[in-house]
Amino acid sequence: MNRPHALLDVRDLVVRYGPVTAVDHVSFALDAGETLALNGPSGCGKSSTVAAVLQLRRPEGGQVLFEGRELTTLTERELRPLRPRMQPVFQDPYGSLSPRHRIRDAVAEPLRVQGRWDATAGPARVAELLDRVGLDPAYGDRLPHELSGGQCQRAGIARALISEPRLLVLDEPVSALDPSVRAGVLNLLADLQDELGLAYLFICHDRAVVRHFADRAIEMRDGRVTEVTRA
Ligand SMILES: Nc1ncnc2c1ncn2[C@@H]1O[C@H](COP(=O)(O)OP(=O)(O)OP(=O)(O)O)[C@@H](O)[C@H]1O
Repeated sequence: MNRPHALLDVRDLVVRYGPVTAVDHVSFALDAGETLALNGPSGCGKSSTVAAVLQLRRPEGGQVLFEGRELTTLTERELRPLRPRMQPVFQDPYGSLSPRHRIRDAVAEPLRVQGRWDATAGPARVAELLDRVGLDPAYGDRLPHELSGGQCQRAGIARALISEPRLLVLDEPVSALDPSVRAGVLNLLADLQDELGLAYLFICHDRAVVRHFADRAIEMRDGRVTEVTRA
């Protein structure tokens, strides 16, 4: 299963919370431009897996190779320049944007935090990204609660893209949205993947969405991979 040239190569990942083994020797790999779905019942270890991939939680065992570098042995300082290249998009579109920040500031924030904000070129880049995700750049003036759930999720995607990632970790990105707007957001993600060669690690419960959207799917149960399917 090891793929030395994969964008992401997860080997024998183990995550424990005290006596609970949430992720039990999980391995998978993901190439640029590819979508891997992660599904399985609540509590099977999906969130713990992606938290360990993103190094938001250091795993108790295994390796996470991203762009050929083993992340689990890097210090926080060594990880810092790599973090922009793997970005999360969360389930709750409102929860991932600060309620008091205007959309244009929320989209710009990752670059500010990374010390890469360019006050001359930055505003035009934010407007371009808002336009690219299907939002009128005038929406940049609004606060999150002035947008619909689907619009907010599009802003969240723009915020993830501003760091120029190679990998997006999508945690149920459409399940909190009205069914009528889900397809639009999924189509946007598919177009962005074609255009930018992004890889997606995609937590999803909806089998129809997995079949339509993912190249491969892994099914987890009790912290283990029980099935790998090619969609
Ligand atoms: N912070 C924590 N402390 C203790 N146990 C935890 C913690 N987070 C998760 N767990 C446990 O680890 C296991 C895996 O949880 P995890 O959230 O990764 O599963 P999941 O598949 O993402 O579930 P869901 O679909 O409900 O989000 C569960 O048994 C859960 O109770």
